[in-house]
Amino acid sequence: MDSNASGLLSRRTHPPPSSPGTELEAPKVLAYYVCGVKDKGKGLVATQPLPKGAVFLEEKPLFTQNAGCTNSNILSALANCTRDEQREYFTLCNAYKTSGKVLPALAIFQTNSFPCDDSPQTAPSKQRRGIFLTASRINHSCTPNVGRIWDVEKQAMVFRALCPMQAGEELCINYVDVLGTRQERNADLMDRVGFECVCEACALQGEGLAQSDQRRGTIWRLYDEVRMCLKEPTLGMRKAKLALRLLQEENLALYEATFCFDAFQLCALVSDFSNAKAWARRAWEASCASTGPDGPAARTFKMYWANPRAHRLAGTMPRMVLSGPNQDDRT
Ligand SMILES: C[S@@+](CC[C@H](N)C(=O)[O-])C[C@H]1O[C@@H](n2cnc3c(N)ncnc32)[C@H](O)[C@@H]1O
Repeated sequence: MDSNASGLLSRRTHPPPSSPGTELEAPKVLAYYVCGVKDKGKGLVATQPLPKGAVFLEEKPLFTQNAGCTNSNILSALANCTRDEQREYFTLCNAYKTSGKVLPALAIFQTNSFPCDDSPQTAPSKQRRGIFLTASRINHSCTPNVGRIWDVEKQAMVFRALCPMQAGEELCINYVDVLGTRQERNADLMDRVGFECVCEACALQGEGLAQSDQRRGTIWRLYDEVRMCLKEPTLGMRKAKLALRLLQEENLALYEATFCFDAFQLCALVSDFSNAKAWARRAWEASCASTGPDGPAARTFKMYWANPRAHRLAGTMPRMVLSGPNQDDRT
């Protein structure tokens, strides 16, 4: 999908990197350990420094079920597991424990399962979700430092460092979208997963919190605005660059590839193919860290990096020179 009928720029969500040509390998020793984390129960913590894009965990599901499954479906799936696996399953977090509204086996499934459907087209209630005994311990952060993708070929969930990490740092994904204000993010978390976040971004107070909320609110607005700028590519480029600067200030690597791809499309539109190539490369680099070099987003960006003229909007607006990515606005 390169464009839609309304002529808006197409989007690729959740892309993200390493430098081109860098071979990333899974660390030779276990790169994480599971331990108690303040105010969050258990969590995963890095045992060693991890470079941006490093795979630190690849895990196959204990079992999978449809999103709309029942408690008895879960009990049947558990019947095929070993005693140890069953025991471990029942030690996983249950976000519905106090309300008691959901039976325990199903409540644990709902608290801990990840989507792992082979096709993005599957209807939501039929989508496969899987239980991953280790990955279920990964906590949420509104400034996630981990990207994840379901690898269809390996039938495993793959987790990568979104940014360089130090030994001792907690490894966190995002359970919900993290571009709203703290209040909006927490309303979403409470609604969907039943807890209030204690991450660093949510712990901010006063001016720091106001600035973070403002930046995330602006990025959210720019996300929609950039794609409306088909007829004003210069303005679109300014907005995409502003979004990238704000993402960097918020330490949010997760959305970098999306805005780089927008910038690519704007350049391709006006036949600025030199800058288009530079943006496609940046989008590719950014997508490698969250979804990996073999993910669909990275493959698409790499193809446009090699041939920006292949984009269906290429050259459809009067020729002009926009601008390329800056070295200093990487997240
Ligand atoms: C999938 S589990 C993650 C692992 C869990 N901490 C454990 O001990 O097994 C999700 C639960 O972890 C806790 N949690 C995860 N991220 C959190 C955060 N940022 N702030 C507060 N609690 C969090 C919540 O209790 C949530 O229901």
